Amino acid sequence: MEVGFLGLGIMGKAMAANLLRHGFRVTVWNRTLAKCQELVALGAAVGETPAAVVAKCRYTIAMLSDPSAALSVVFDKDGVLEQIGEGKGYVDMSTVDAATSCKISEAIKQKGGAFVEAPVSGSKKPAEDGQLVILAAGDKVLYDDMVPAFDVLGKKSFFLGEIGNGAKMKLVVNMIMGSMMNALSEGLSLADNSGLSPQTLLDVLDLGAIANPMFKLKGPSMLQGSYNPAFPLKHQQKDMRLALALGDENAVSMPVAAASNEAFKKARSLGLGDLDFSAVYEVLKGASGSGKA
Ligand SMILES: NC(=O)C1=CN([C@@H]2O[C@H](COP(=O)(O)OP(=O)(O)OC[C@H]3O[C@@H](n4cnc5c(N)ncnc54)[C@H](OP(=O)(O)O)[C@@H]3O)[C@@H](O)[C@H]2O)C=CC1
Ligand SMILES: O=CCCC(=O)O
Repeated sequence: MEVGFLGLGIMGKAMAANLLRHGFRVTVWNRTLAKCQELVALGAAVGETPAAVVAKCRYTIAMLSDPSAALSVVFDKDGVLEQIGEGKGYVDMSTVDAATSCKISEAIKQKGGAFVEAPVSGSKKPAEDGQLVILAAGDKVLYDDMVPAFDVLGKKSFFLGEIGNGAKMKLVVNMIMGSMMNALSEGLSLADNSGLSPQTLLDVLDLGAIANPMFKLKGPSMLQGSYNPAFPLKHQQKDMRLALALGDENAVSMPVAAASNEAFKKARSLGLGDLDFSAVYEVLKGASGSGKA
């Protein structure tokens, strides 16, 4: 199967490499074109523009940073829309809001093409290992055509119906994840500042009802102050912001998510946006007193 792949950041690079490893023919494009070379070394071809990739490939996948990037790659000059049409499919796996997805879907359908949104749960390592969870919605025929690729990229795919449902599900999941990361950070800080060992707290958490892979993976590196980015904090804050907007639209009160968003915003303002999202711990550590009053 031949696919185009637009966006070779942390996730896109791992996903495109995985497709190549499994025998897919892949034509890649990235805004910073030099980043394509690593994939060329693995057997990829390069398209000079998103339009060139879509012209060449029946199916094109995108994995881009945010709504503005997702829209730019479709609607701007040399974008996807210039070459999409009858018989071609576009699959956007970026995390965006439902309105962005709907706008892209409408434009592609108007040109005769098919569109699926398919954001993913799972980070850099699951992307490398083909263990993502795919949250797809939109054109069911295109979804079915993409199953061989989804089977390589993920351990499970959900088809959630109409466009927007994939985006919304992804935002709900990441809203929960961001709030959990804040709770863990506050807990580590509270343990530390009240004379307990944060490492012992991690050991206790891991044996009880709230044990989870995220605490287990991120906890030890947080205690070392090591935030090599798997999921950049700026993207987590974007997801909190979009999830809160979804809450606004639906009159859902989300005070926990709102407080967590403030912590991620603060972290961004301190220049931590390109670090892993667990770097929010630095903000919550900083917020605690240096001792008892
Ligand atoms: N990292 C993770 O753990 C996960 C991330 N996600 C989501 O996947 C998406 C990608 O994440 P990730 O790979 O981590 O992000 P990165 O920041 O590593 O990569 C972002 C990609 O988007 C491209 N890009 C940014 N702005 C534009 C633009 N205006 N026009 C064209 N291309 C642009 C970048 O190009 P360039 O190289 O030129 O900067 C790069 O290829 C995001 O939506 C994120 O929320 C989902 C699940 C997990
Ligand atoms: O959007 C990023 C999600 C990261 C994860 O699921 O571990």
